[in-house]
Amino acid sequence: MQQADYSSATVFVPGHITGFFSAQTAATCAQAGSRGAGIALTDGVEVTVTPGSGLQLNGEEIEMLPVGDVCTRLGVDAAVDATTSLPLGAGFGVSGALALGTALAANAVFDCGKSENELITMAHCAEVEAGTGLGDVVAQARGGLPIRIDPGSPSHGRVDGVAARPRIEYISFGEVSTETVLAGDTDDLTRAGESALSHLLERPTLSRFMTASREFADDAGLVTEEVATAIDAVAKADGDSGDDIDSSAAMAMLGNTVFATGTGLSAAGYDAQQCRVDAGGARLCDS
Ligand SMILES: Nc1ncnc2c1ncn2[C@@H]1O[C@H](COP(=O)(O)OP(=O)(O)OP(=O)(O)O)[C@@H](O)[C@H]1O
Ligand SMILES: CC(C)(CO)[C@@H](O)C(=O)[O-]
Repeated sequence: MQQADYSSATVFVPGHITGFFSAQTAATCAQAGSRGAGIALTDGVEVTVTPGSGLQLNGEEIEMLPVGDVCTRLGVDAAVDATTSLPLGAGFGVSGALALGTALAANAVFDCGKSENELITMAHCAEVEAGTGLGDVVAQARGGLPIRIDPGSPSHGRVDGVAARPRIEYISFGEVSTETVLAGDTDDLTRAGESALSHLLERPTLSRFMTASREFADDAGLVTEEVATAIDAVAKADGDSGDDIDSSAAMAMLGNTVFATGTGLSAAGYDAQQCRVDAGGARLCDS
């Protein structure tokens, strides 16, 4: 086991909403993952690592396979203490954030000497193998509105981005288990994800991203009643408003959650959270 070098380190990891994705298998976890696109959020997870053991999220002890896996890969005994305003299991990539934050912070505390790409790969592999995510870690490491053109960790995946920085609103009606969806039949979902990606790559704009995300959720059969109602309400409020701010909404994968650009959800009468795009990606905080 590595000896501790610093007494603690803290990392900020943006939340990540996936608009659409297709599952991609491969011979190694570093090559596997998903193709798709999403948004990194200024609302994220702050992960603090000290020597010790256990994982706490907002003061409560929780179990999360990828976090333990990252510590094993690094050969460290770490206590992980994380805080977030984002809900767990609702499509904000909280599990990816915990895995990536743990990798970056533990590397500093235990002086593991790994590069950023090596640490991203460890967190990515831990997520893929646990079935809790396929593309969140790579997207959270980059920031912005990442388009994951090819799957996998940084040395394999090819990532571009939508050049936009909209204001974002979101509201969650509950959880969807990523593990359950990914363990089921993903053929329809993957077909829909491939079609959404081609559509976006033809013209990689914010409005195309939102349209492709809505079409994906419909085609993949993932839309819940609450999500459908909120998306329709945003479209109606946008049509009624007559202002220049273009708002539209889509479903966050994989959660019973809606996100909107501009003031889409609040204009439709929802008590939504507001944030912006996090352009910088996961980073160590000053000590
Ligand atoms: N109280 C809890 N509520 C929900 N999940 C929990 C809880 N405690 C531990 N978990 C674990 O957290 C993980 C949540 O993973 P999941 O991938 O669904 O969430 P997420 O990363 O926040 O969202 P997403 O991947 O959809 O963006 C699961 O492995 C689950 O077993
Ligand atoms: C599978 C997924 C939608 C879970 O959040 C995400 O990891 C992605 O986009 O690959």
